[in-house]
This record gives sequence, C-alpha cells and structure tokens, in this order.
Amino acid sequence: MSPNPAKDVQVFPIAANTRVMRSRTWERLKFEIEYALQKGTTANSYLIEGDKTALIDPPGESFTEIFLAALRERIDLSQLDYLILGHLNPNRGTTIKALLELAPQLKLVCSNPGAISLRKILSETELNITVIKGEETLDLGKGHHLEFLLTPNPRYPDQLCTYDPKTQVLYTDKLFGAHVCGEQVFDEGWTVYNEDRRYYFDCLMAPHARQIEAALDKIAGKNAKIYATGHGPLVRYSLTELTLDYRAWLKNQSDRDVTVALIYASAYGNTATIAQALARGITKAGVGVESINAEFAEPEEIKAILTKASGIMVGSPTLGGHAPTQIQTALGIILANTDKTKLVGVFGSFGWSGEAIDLLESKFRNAGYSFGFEPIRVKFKPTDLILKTCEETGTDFAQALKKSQKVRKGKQGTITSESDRTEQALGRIVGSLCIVTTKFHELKGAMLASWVSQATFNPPGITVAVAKERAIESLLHLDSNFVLNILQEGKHLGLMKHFLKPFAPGEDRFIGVATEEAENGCPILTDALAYVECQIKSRLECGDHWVIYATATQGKLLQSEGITAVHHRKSGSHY
Ligand SMILES: Cc1cc2nc3c(=O)[nH]c(=O)nc-3n(C[C@H](O)[C@H](O)[C@H](O)COP(=O)(O)O)c2cc1C
Repeated sequence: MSPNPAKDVQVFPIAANTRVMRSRTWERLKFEIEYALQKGTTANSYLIEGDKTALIDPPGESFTEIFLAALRERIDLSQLDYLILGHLNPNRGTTIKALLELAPQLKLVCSNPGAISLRKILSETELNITVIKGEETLDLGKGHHLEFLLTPNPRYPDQLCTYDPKTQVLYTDKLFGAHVCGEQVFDEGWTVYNEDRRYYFDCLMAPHARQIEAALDKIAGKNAKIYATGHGPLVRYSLTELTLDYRAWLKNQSDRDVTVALIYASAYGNTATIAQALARGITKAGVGVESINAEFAEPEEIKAILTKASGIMVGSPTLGGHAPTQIQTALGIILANTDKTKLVGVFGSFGWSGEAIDLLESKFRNAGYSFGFEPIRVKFKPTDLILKTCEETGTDFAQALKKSQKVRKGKQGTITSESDRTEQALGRIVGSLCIVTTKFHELKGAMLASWVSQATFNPPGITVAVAKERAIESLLHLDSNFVLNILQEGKHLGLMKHFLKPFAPGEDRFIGVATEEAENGCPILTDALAYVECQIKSRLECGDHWVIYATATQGKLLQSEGITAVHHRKSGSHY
C-alpha cells in the first residue's frame, strides 16, 4: 500500500467544541495556477458543536462522498443546524446539494453575492438562506456567539469570514492559506511553509491588494489566536508573522508606480482563471494589478482605476452570443475615458463561437488602441499549458509597459550626474557569461545569466542573481534543480544570441540548440565550456532581484582548452 492514499479526510479537535475536517489530496487538485507547485492541498471544513451545530465550508465535488461519510461518522446529520459558506463555486455546490438531500433542515448562511451564486448553482433546490449584510451574529450557544466579516475581492466577491469569540478562532476562508498537503494540522515549524504561503499570496492575493488590505483591517479588530484557513495548515504559531508578511507583501504591491487594470467577468470561473494567470505574470514582473470584477464594480471605481493604469486588459466569456452586459458597460467606460496610447489586451473563455472576444477586439482596434498581445481565446477550461502561456503573456505585457515608462522618464532627463558616476563604477564588476537551464514539470526553461559567482567551497556552491521579472518558475523554489552552462570565450555569441532573442509565450527555447539531459533532468548545452548541475538551497529577496544560492551536485569541463566568456559593461544600470 502506498504511504498516502489518493484522498482522505483527517479529523482533529482544534478548540472547545470545534473540529477541523481536512479533505486531503496529495495530487494536484485543479488546473488553476495557484496549484502549480503540485504539492496537493487540503480543503478545510469546520464543525462547531454548541447547543446548535454549524458546519463551515464543505469541500468541493472531488471530496463529496468521502467527506459526507466522515461527517456522518461523527454527527447525526439531522442535528446539523447551520451551513456557513465562506465563498461559493459550482464545485462546492455539488457537496451542498448532496448535504441538503441528507439534511433538508439545514439553514444556509452566506453573504449577499454568495446567496445569488447559491440560487444560480442550486436553482432546482429549495434553500433556506440567511444573508449576512454586515453586523449580524449567530448564537450557537455554549459561548459560540459567531460574528461575521464581509471581506469581498474581485476573485471572491462573496467572501465571508467568521469569528468565534469563545475559542478566538477566525475562519479566514481563502486568506492565509497554502496549497500543501501533509499530516500537520497546525503550522508548527512554519518556516517550511514560507514558499507555499508566498506563492499562494502571489497568485490569489496580490492582484487584489486594495481589497485584501481592507480585509486585514477588519480582521485586526478581532482578537484571533488561530486562523482557521480554507486550505493547508491552520495558522497558530506564525499568526503574527504571517499577518505582518501579508501587510509587507501588500505594501510592495501598492507601491508599484506602473499598474494594469484587469477587468473581467466570469459566469463559471474559466475567464477568471485566465485573468488570474495573466495577473500572476504581471505582478511577477514588478508591475501592479488592479483587478475589477465587472459584475460587482461601480462605474466610478472603474474610472478611478483606469486613470492610474498604464495598461488595460479586458476578459469576457461568451454567453448567448454576447458579452455580459457588465462587460459592455465597462468597455463603454474604457473607450470614453482613456487615451488611446494605453496598451490593451483582450481574453476570454468561450464554448463554440466566442463573439464576446471578437467584440472586445474590434472595439479596441477601431478606436485605435495598440495591443500588447494577440487576443487570447480559450475553449472552455484552460489547460495547465495555456495558463503557463498566459502567465508569460502577462510578464511580456508588463515588461513592455515598464519599457515605455522608462523611455518617457529617460526623455525627461531624470538621471543625475551622481547616480551616473555610481553606475559607471558598478559597471566595472564583471561576471561569467552563463546560460541557466531548467526543467519544471516537463516545461524546459533557459535564461542568460552573468551575475554568477562561486559562493562556498564546502559544500561547493554558487549564487546567481535573477531579475524578478525574468525569474523562471523553477528558480523560485527550494530544492529545484538547474544546470549552469558556462560559455566559452570566442564561441559564446551564437548561444547568447539564441537565448536573448524574444520567445513567444510557451515557445520551445531549445530548437536548433545541441543539448543532452543532465542527471537532474535539465538540459546541458553541449557547446558550453563547462556545466555544473545545481540544486537551490536558499534565496534572498533583494530589491528587483532574487539572489539564489545553490550547491553543485556535479559538473564537467566540456572543452579543456577554452577560457570563460566574460561580460564587460559600461554601466551598473543594466546587465
Ligand atoms: C447559458 C450559456 C450560453 C452560452 N453561450 C455561448 C455562445 O453563444 N457562444 C460560445 O462560444 N459559448 C457559449 N457558452 C459557453 C461559455 O462561453 C463557456 O462555458 C465559457 O467557458 C464560460 O466562461 P466563464 O467560465 O468565464 O463564464 C455558453 C454557456 C452557457 C452556460
């Protein structure tokens, strides 16, 4: 028998009369970008047994059967009084429907947007819903007098957090989670989750910095001792640190002077998933994102965001041959209120005809806007590869915006002679010309690197400084592998030229280049002077770069006579 079953439900007491039920999978659960690290996940549900009993957040349909079986082992379903929903999606709808068949007396508790989704998803089922509009409370008895906090954001407009003052547990839904599966219920030794938490934040929170900031302000008013998260370990030991980290990461987003307005609607989540991948690519490149869910935004809010934005992306599903009315309204606002120099991009999921994307494209083209990328048309659900391509498209779009901003600043002559002198001095630091090659879940990557240095003798180790905006996914994770291919003076130009040329998102970078597979699976460039196989041991976030420390597992000189190609520069302001 394998040590981990494919799926199970782990039940554990976490506070007085309170249990967590963690529906676990060790495999990638969904195609969405936030699951890309492939460490599995847990869908956390909670059971509070006061005089009345409440269940918070049942899992999605992949767990319906095992979850309900685990629940029935613990309680008599006819005694279940309330089902509190932190957010809704069609996936969760399947479990709710099954639960209501077994416990028709259940009263559902959710936000107003949650109630609208519920009625849409379960249109055939009779529902007894209590809508939370703000200050309502729910008394379960035995001191569990629950308080609610509405914490909407464009991705989860219905998000509702719940606080239990008796146990000081705050049920945080999507906030503070991580997609990682394991035995640990709480976060003892929490630094092991740093990477997963940061990645989860970057994917799910960074594009909604303003709204998440507002959610944290609300949460700060409660005296929580435990964050009962929707995914991954519950937060007890690192509650203060993680809250401060969220604040710092959010500040990092709101300080960005170049931003993209990402406006979309999505009835079934597919266009939202594409939007999220684009957003991840944009924020990774150091450009801010202001997402707007057109269904829930006021015209004034859209106008305010457009004024600040340097670029605009609009995404829409096609429903009944049209774009939803809210998208048409948003489009009208954009066309009437923005100048045509702003770079635009359009995207959307469709089933068979995709008129909404045609509409967006033609309106922008006719008005004279420039496109940062060709319209993205995705049939139904995007695949993993499509989402990776969207992420790269987002990064390219952000880089184009930054470049145009730099040109404008350059023209204004902002560089002082003092910084000029510093840059000239810094430019005298030289580095070896190398190509870093990677392989991450079958996707091969490559980047030119010259800020490379040996860092330790024992173990033999190196550092590479990687620009955040160019960081290949696998270079961001501990224990990932790469190969450092050190180029040979006199033979380096061909390889440099090849890897410096712009590649389309998702394009194979290795066509026409001689390679062999290293022991660690990454490509070796056989025309290099030498190569070293490396494994990432730590990384340091430094301004606009990540400094990566890696140990050398093995290496080989490929040309015994050659010398290393070295990069000489005039200024420290570029490579
Ligand atoms: C009621 C309904 C009407 C639809 N009409 C169209 C259509 O006219 N043309 C089309 O290409 N796809 C159509 N579709 C397919 C959707 O565009 C497709 O499911 C898409 O993935 C939805 O994107 P979303 O998840 O972002 O809402 C329709 C789907 C539904 C449920």
